[in-house]
Amino acid sequence: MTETTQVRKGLAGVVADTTAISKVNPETNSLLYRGYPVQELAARCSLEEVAHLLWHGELPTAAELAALQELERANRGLEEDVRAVVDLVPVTAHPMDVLRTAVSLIGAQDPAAADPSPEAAHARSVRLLGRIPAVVAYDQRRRRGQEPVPARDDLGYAENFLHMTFGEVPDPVVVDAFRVSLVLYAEHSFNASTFTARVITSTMSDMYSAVVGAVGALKGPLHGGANEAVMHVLDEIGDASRAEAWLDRALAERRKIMGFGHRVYKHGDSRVPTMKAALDTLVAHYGRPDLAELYDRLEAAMVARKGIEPNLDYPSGPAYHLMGFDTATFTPIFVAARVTGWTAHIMEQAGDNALIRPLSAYDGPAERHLPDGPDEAPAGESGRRP
Ligand SMILES: CC(=O)SCCNC(=O)CCNC(=O)[C@H](O)C(C)(C)COP(=O)(O)OP(=O)(O)OC[C@H]1O[C@@H](n2cnc3c(N)ncnc32)[C@H](O)[C@@H]1OP(=O)(O)O
Ligand SMILES: O=C([O-])CC(=O)C(=O)O
Repeated sequence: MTETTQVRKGLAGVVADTTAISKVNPETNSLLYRGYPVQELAARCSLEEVAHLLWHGELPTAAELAALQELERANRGLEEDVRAVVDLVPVTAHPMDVLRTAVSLIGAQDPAAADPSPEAAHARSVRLLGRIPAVVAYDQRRRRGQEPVPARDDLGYAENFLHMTFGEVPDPVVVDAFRVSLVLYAEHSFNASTFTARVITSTMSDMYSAVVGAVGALKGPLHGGANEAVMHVLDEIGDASRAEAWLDRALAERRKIMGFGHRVYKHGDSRVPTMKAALDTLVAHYGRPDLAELYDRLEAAMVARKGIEPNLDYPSGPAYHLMGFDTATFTPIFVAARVTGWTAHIMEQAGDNALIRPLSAYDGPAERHLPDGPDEAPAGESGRRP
């Protein structure tokens, strides 16, 4: 008999551990990073400040922020051999594959990769935070046949990321919308990629291995890959007038509509209003009411048909599109923000570790045995013994 009574498919509703890093509350539709509402952080803080908050539990003092900025800026360069490895990855591969490969090399090159001290773990977190945008920007530019743009250490994280990608710092409205998206993407409790990082950490593996695994988990369209998938959907629909008909057909084909639904939030994602406001400023800045109309009509139709609300990836996808990023770069941008949350969880898991190893309910064949002797049951035509 199948032992299914205890099974929680997809670990839905299972509380796997405690965390002091963030609290997702679907009842109040709120998200707190170390106690602070994410909307307040998105209104006022840089990603560097949020990184410090996630890693250390408190917002930085002016001196602590200056120290973090100095360290992060010192880590923005991309070594020749990391560039060479990125260049080896064919442009037919997804940018998330490039990033996964680059993070692996960045880890292998760190002589302190296995140092268990909290100071070394913090240094690794900053090393990743500084280098990831450099990889993402370098990769997008090489795909466009453009020369790399060196980092500027007089710019904050969000501005420098945009500068390295586009060769200029865009209008402050654009920089601010990008900053807001990074803060909103930074952390979200035990989502699939963070949980992946914690599982890897729980075996006492190293931080880089955990981040490589998390990048792989984030890539999938049911998770971070959805921001890219949203843009493909909007491109496929093309015009607001086709939104309802497109949705009816997609639902009839039982397609998952990217950017809608959430495992934890069932009445809307707490981050969406803030990101939608940022998208609205971009729509006004770039003069693209057509995109806003398509966005609104698809959302209204989805809510009317299925009662399913958008998640953060729905406004983020078109926001990154308007900023000028290639669609395949959207999920790597998510990595550049979420690496702060991942590394906070990796440090929390390592600091109070228990191997993560759930049980399974077996539903394969009942116990059976090989025949007694080699001659007793000759192999059939297939070569398989009965
Ligand atoms: C940053 C992030 O990672 S946010 C998530 C990003 N992912 C996406 O946007 C992908 C699209 N969304 C989905 O696939 C899902 O909503 C998930 C994976 C995010 C959450 O899934 P679950 O918690 O497993 O929800 P579940 O599958 O139980 O959904 C309940 C019902 O709503 C349906 N549903 C949920 N989301 C969607 C969707 N986006 N499109 C169509 N139907 C949906 C399911 O098919 C299911 O219907 P059923 O009861 O008839 O089978
Ligand atoms: O929490 C989740 O399952 C997915 C999500 O929204 C995130 O990781 O930001």
